[in-house]
Amino acid sequence: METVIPHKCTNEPLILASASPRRSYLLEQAGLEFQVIVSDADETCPADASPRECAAMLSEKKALAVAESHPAHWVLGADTIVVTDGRILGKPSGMEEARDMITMLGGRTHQVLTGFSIFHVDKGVRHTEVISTQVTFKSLSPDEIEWYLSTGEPFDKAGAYAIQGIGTFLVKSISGSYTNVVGLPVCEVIEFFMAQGVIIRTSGNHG
Ligand SMILES: Cc1cn([C@H]2C[C@H](O)[C@@H](COP(=O)(O)OP(=O)(O)OP(=O)(O)O)O2)c(=O)[nH]c1=O
Repeated sequence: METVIPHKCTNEPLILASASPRRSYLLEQAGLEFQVIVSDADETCPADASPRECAAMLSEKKALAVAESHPAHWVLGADTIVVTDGRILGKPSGMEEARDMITMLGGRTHQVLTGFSIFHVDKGVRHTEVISTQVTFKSLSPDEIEWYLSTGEPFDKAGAYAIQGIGTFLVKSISGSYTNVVGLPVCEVIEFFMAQGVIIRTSGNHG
């Protein structure tokens, strides 16, 4: 019989500082127990910041906003952006911007950057990484773009698409972490928490 080894939190409390249901789902899938406290950090970047700096800065802001009031907790914050031709595409403000974004991405390769920050104020831990994934879209006809917009899916997603949803039809290939595109590079997050002894692996049979 196959034995699955899930991850388990030790007694160290963990907070996900994110309103993203995708990030919660990814952490739950990894078997982690955590609390969600949504960060009210402002999500703007200085105009001269590079895409990498921007993803790092925003993830830090989100984690810090919660970590300062929860100094005895591990706090995880993240920020996902899409980058094409050096331009940062965040979440579209409405239909027109979503249309522009999808049109810009059609038939080309872009980068998805997710910055994640893990803070523990009492332990003096402050860790930030930015992970990059390359995504190539198929060519898109105006009808396909209008149809995808009409699904309503693009509106709370960076770059105006969801690889894990209906938007899967847009994606010809990816190079790099899939979960990074969905909003959290699970492999790197788990690796960091394992190294800190925040999570352990237990053996047993799990569905
Ligand atoms: C590219 C892409 C992004 N996304 C999502 C992940 C993020 O939730 C969102 C990018 O916005 P973010 O600002 O990173 O996150 P958020 O506003 O949803 O949540 P919070 O700031 O509270 O942490 O886009 C997908 O779900 N699928 C995709 O394929």
